[in-house]
Order: sequence, then C-alpha cells, then structure tokens
Amino acid sequence: MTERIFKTHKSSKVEYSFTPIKRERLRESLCLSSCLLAPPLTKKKNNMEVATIQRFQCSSWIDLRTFEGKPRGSLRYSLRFNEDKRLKVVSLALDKRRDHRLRSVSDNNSSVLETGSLLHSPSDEEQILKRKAEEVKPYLNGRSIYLVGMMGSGKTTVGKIMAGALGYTLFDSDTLIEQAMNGTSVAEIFEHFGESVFREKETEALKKLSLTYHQVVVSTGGGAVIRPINWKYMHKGISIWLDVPLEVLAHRIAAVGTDSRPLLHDDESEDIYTAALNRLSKIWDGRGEAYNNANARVSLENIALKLGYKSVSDLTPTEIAIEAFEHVQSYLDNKDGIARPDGL
Ligand SMILES: Nc1ncnc2c1ncn2[C@@H]1O[C@H](COP(=O)(O)OP(=O)(O)O)[C@@H](O)[C@H]1O
Ligand SMILES: O=C(O)C1=C[C@@H](OP(=O)(O)O)[C@@H](O)[C@H](O)C1
Repeated sequence: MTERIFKTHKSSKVEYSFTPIKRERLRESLCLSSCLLAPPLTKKKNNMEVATIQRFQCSSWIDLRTFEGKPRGSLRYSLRFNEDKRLKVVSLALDKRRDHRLRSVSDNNSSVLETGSLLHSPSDEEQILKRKAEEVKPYLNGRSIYLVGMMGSGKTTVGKIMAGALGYTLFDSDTLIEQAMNGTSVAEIFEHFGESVFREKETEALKKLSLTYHQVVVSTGGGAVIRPINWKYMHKGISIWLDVPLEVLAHRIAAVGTDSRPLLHDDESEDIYTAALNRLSKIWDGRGEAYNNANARVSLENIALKLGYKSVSDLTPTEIAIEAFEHVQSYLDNKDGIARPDGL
C-alpha cells in the first residue's frame, strides 16, 4: 500500500508514491527543503521514479554520524551536524536524485524528456548555487569567508565559485604573499628565504585581509592553520574547512605536479602519487588537529555519501560550494540566532 505525497515548490508539483513505513520521514524532509529551485513542471510518477526514490531513501536515512568518525580528520568532528541540518542536506540530495532520475527517464520517455530537459540545462546547478548564495548573504551580514584545508583541497577552486555567487572578491593568500615579495613565487620564497619567512608573510597577508576587507572570500594556504595568530584574523570572518581525504588530494596533486607546492617536492624515486600521499600524511600528522578551529567543516566524504555518489571524485566544485553555503548558514543560524529573513 502506498501513499502519495506532494512536494510543491513555487511553480511545480512533483508526485511520489511511498510505502507507509517511509512516508513520515519523507514528509519531514520535504517540509524542510530550504534552498532549491524547483523544476517548472508537473510530472507523473512512474516505476523508475519510485524505484530510484526508494533507493535514495535507503541510503540517505543512514545515521550520518556513523560516518563522521571514519576518515582522517573525522575523529575531530564535533557532531555539529544536527538533525535539522541533516534533513536540509537530505532534501538537497532528494532534488539531486530527482534530477538524476529524470535524466535517466528522459533517455526512454519522450514526454518526460520534454519536461525533464528543462531541469537539465547546464545552468541548473548554477541556479541552485545562486539561490543558496542569496539566502546566505543576510546571515553573513558582510562578513568574509576564509577557506582552510590541506593543499589541493579545492580552496581556490571552490572559493572562486563561492565568491562569484555572492558577488564577493576572491583573494588567494599565496598570491598576496607573492605580490608582497615582488613577484617571487611561493616555491622560490621557500627555497631562498625558508619556510619561516613565508609564514611571517602569510600572517601579514591574513592580518591585512581581515582588517582591511569585508565581503571577500579568502583562499588561504594549507598551512595557515598552524599559527594561532592567524586564527585571530580568520575569526573576524567565517572559516570553513574543506576536509578532503588525503588519497584524493594526492591524486589531484599528482595530476598537476608539485611545482607550486614546495612542501611536496620530493627527491625520491617513488611515483608522484605515492610521494605526494606520503608527504601529505606527514604534514597531516603535524597539523590535522588545527583544522578543527574552523567554524564549520565541509567533509567531501559526507557530501558524497548524502548524494549517493560512489566516489568523492564525482562531486563537482559547485556542489561543494553549495554545501559550504549550507554550513555557513547553519553555523551562523546557531551562533547569531538571527531571524530568518522573510521568504526563506
Ligand atoms: N571538486 C574537485 N574535483 C576535481 N578536482 C578538483 C576539485 N577541486 C579542486 N580540484 C583540482 O585540484 C587541484 C587543486 O585545487 P585548488 O583549488 O588549487 O586547491 P587549493 O587551493 O586548496 O590548494 C586543481 O587542479 C583543481 O582543478
Ligand atoms: O600546506 C602548506 O603549508 C602550504 C600550502 C600552499 O598553499 P595551497 O594549500 O593553496 O596549496 C602554500 O601556501 C605553501 O606551499 C604551503
């Protein structure tokens, strides 16, 4: 026996069928849907849709806290991810799954293709991002965002997307340091002046950024977290830790090389992936704890799990940016307790 549940966005109504066992939880998650653009269509349910949604439900209702303790960095997780936040992300996953479902349905069903194609223009993700950014802005209230994370975690890539969506300027602290050193590259600073000079310059850059600018996104260097003084500056804004498994970082770095990342330079004969992974592991041992000082943690493993992806590598930078906005909003919601602006 099934019961129909209607999810109504501004201009759409989507009808699903569910067994009674699941329906209360689903109703709850749909009510909490907070941020997503609705597809402009009315769509009939079909078997494939139901099957996909049920698969989604099975994976998404796992207690995510079970997974928070899994990978590197997770021991430090402080269960900030309360039930309310979890449900919001589940609703994100639900809409994503709906998109994926329609994409596969559209391969076989011309009537759905016509309507479904509206959902799958390349701008879908962009629209969701934009909507989320607009939602987060009042919470930020002019504060800047500092992205922290290990080398290659995507601070610059994701930061650029977040800044673009917010209409903020992106600053890369490594670039500021290079400019302050008359164009000397990070690798050259390490080679000619040593790491301590680089760290001094890094602190100066963060100080200047935090005291001079508002409404900026800052992509910090991976080691910015190790000096307590840097946190004093970064805490003038909102800090977000992009937590990415070391293996994924090593793959990314192997793909682009280590030229710009002197701490990963390696003289040994191992392949670049293994060398990068070994180096990253040692660096992590020395500073992993420090990332916990961030106001929020965006774990790529958790996002992939929630969205039902097999691999962290399936996540797009935009999906990560959307999740980062969710975390900013949740953090500020709890911290400031500001009233939600009308209409959100
Ligand atoms: N979500 C992602 N998926 C795949 N590759 C990514 C992703 N985010 C970043 N990258 C790639 O990883 C590398 C490092 O990213 P970058 O943004 O420079 O990291 P960081 O600024 O943290 O050092 C770049 O080559 C970038 O294109
Ligand atoms: O982790 C680190 O100590 C460093 C990370 C680098 O920045 P990215 O995180 O942008 O690679 C850069 O600041 C420098 O090579 C040191």
